[in-house]
Amino acid sequence: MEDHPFASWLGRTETVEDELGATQARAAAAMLDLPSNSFEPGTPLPPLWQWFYFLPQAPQAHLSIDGHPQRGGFMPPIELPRRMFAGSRLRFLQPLRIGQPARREGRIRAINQKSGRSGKLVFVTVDYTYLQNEQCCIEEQQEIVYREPGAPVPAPTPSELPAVPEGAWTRMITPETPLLFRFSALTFNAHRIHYDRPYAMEAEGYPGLVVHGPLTAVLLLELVRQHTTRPITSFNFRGQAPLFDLAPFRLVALPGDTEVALEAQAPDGSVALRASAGLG
Ligand SMILES: C/C(=C\C(=O)SCCNC(=O)CCNC(=O)[C@H](O)C(C)(C)COP(=O)(O)OP(=O)(O)OC[C@H]1O[C@@H](n2cnc3c(N)ncnc32)[C@H](O)[C@@H]1OP(=O)(O)O)C(=O)O
Repeated sequence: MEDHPFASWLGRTETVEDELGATQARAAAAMLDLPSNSFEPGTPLPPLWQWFYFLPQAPQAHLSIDGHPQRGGFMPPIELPRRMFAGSRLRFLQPLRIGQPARREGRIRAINQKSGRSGKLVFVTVDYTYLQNEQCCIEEQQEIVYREPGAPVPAPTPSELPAVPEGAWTRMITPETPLLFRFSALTFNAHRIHYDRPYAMEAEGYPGLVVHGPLTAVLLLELVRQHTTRPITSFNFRGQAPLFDLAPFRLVALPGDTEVALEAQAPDGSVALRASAGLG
C-alpha cells in the first residue's frame, strides 16, 4: 500500500451535521410532483432523500473549473478531469426523522485505478454513515469515478424501446432543464455538466446536459414507493452510461418477492442505469 499514489487519503474522514429541516423535504417533494404538506417535524424522511441534506460546504473560492470542490481536501487529488457518480449501495436500517439533528460520517474506503473502454478510470469508494440520536439509520457506500477526457460521448439515437415484462411498473421521464437545475440546487451540487450546456458539450464532450445519477436513482425509488407500501430496506445502483436532457428516458421496475429489479433505459433502449431495491 505504501506505493499507492493516494495512500494517505485512505481512511480520511469528514463529518457533516444537519438539522434536517422540513423546508428542504418540502422542496424535494415539489420537484418530484408529490404533495409537500405531509412533511412535518418527526415525519420519516423517504429513502434516498438524505441526499438533499448534509450539503457540501466548500466556499465559492474553493470550487474547481468543473464546479465541484477542489480535490485534495476530503477527496483525493486525482488528476483525471471528468468526475461522474458511478453508483451506490445503501442499507436503510431506520428512517431519519425530519426536524431532528443528524450527522453524516464519511470515510474514504478505497481508491482503485482501472482501465475501461473509455480510457483510464479511478474509482473512489466512500463509506457514509447517517446517524440520529447516535443510532445508525443508513449505511451507504458511494462510488465516484474520475475518467480521462477521451472521445466525445455520442447521443443515443432514439429508437423503439424493448417490450416490458408483464407486471412491470414503468414511467417515462422528460429530463427538462428546470428538473436538472432543481436537483442540482437541492443537493447544492455545482457540477457544471448538469446545468451549463456550453461547458458540458465543449469542455467535457457530452452531447447535452448530463442527468444526475442520484436523480435517476431517486426517480426509480419513487416509482417503487408509488406502487408498494412495503418498507425499502436496501438500494443498489450502478450507472452504465450517462443519460442526457436530449430525449425522454424510461424507468422500468419489475417487482419480485423480496426485491424490485430496476433499470433506466436510454432513448435507444440500452440500459443506462441498473438498480435493485430490497423490500422488507
Ligand atoms: C452527481 C454527480 C455526477 C453525476 O451524476 S454524472 C451522471 C451519472 N453517472 C453516469 O452517468 C456514469 C455512467 N457510467 C459510465 O459512463 C461508464 O460506466 C464509465 C464510468 C465511464 C465507465 O465506462 P467504461 O466503458 O470506461 O468502463 P468499462 O465498462 O470498460 O469497465 C471498466 C472497469 O470499471 C468498472 N466499472 C464500470 N462502470 C462502473 C460503475 N458504474 N461502478 C463501478 N465500477 C464500474 C468495471 O466493472 C470494470 O472493472 P474491472 O474490475 O472488471 O476491470 C457528481 O459529480 O456529484
